[in-house]
Amino acid sequence: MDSTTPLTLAREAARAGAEVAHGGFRGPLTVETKKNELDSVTEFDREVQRHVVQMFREDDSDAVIVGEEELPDVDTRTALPESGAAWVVDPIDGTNNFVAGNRIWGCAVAAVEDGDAVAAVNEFPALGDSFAAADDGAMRNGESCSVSDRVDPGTFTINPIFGLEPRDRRKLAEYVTTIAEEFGDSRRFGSSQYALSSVAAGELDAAVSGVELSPWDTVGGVHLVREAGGTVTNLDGDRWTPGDSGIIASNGEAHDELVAAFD
Ligand SMILES: O=P(O)(O)OC[C@H]1O[C@](O)(COP(=O)(O)O)[C@@H](O)[C@@H]1O
Ligand SMILES: [Mg+2]
Repeated sequence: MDSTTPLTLAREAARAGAEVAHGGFRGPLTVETKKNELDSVTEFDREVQRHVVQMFREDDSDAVIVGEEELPDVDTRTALPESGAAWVVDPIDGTNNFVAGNRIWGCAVAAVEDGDAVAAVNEFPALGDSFAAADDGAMRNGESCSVSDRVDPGTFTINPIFGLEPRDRRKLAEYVTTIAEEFGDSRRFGSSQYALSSVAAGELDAAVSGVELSPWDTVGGVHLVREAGGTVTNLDGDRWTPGDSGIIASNGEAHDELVAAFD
């Protein structure tokens, strides 16, 4: 009998990918840019994606894989299928940090069925943190973890996730101002998956964005937050699904206040 579960395979792939990337961390890199001058890619992003895709295809030659990097000789897609099984891969989430020698970057792998995550593993090897979830709760470094129990929104630490597009910076500034005026403190990590993993582990009370984030930046982390007992919606307060043009992931204790504050 095949005992490989989506979580087992996601863990193997994320660990292997993280190890490949870690081998290049703080070493010489070839850095190119994609959509704008802040959107970096290195040979390690590509090598990790190639490696992880190969692992999935060894398990199932027909595996559907959604991945950030487009490689001419590797069959992946950039949109999440609405039905069926798929893997979602961000080979390095936090490439700008990786390039700068900052430790906040990781390899993110999620298994999806009919558009919903069923397993997720986010490995941050330079930090020594690993986050994982199937359908029975979230784990950090092999131990059960949960969202924070903080209830007073005035004391919330919130990560506004915005990313790399110059056109989004004014909205980011508005979000930072809202956090300063209506909530507690803010953090920005340069890795969407790390922000969401941090909410899942209670290290942050919420992460919010007013822009559409890519599936590889979100799907696994959203699953971790939900499995850790948190709430993830779009800006209207409806259950978040990939493609929504904004996200509010929180510990659930003041979610209505967050929905009211951000648009
Ligand atoms: O905290 P920030 O700077 O808004 O970073 C969030 C951004 O970081 C990323 O997760 C980084 O992703 P990549 O390194 O995979 O490009 C973005 O996709 C996301 O938009
Ligand atoms: Mg990436």
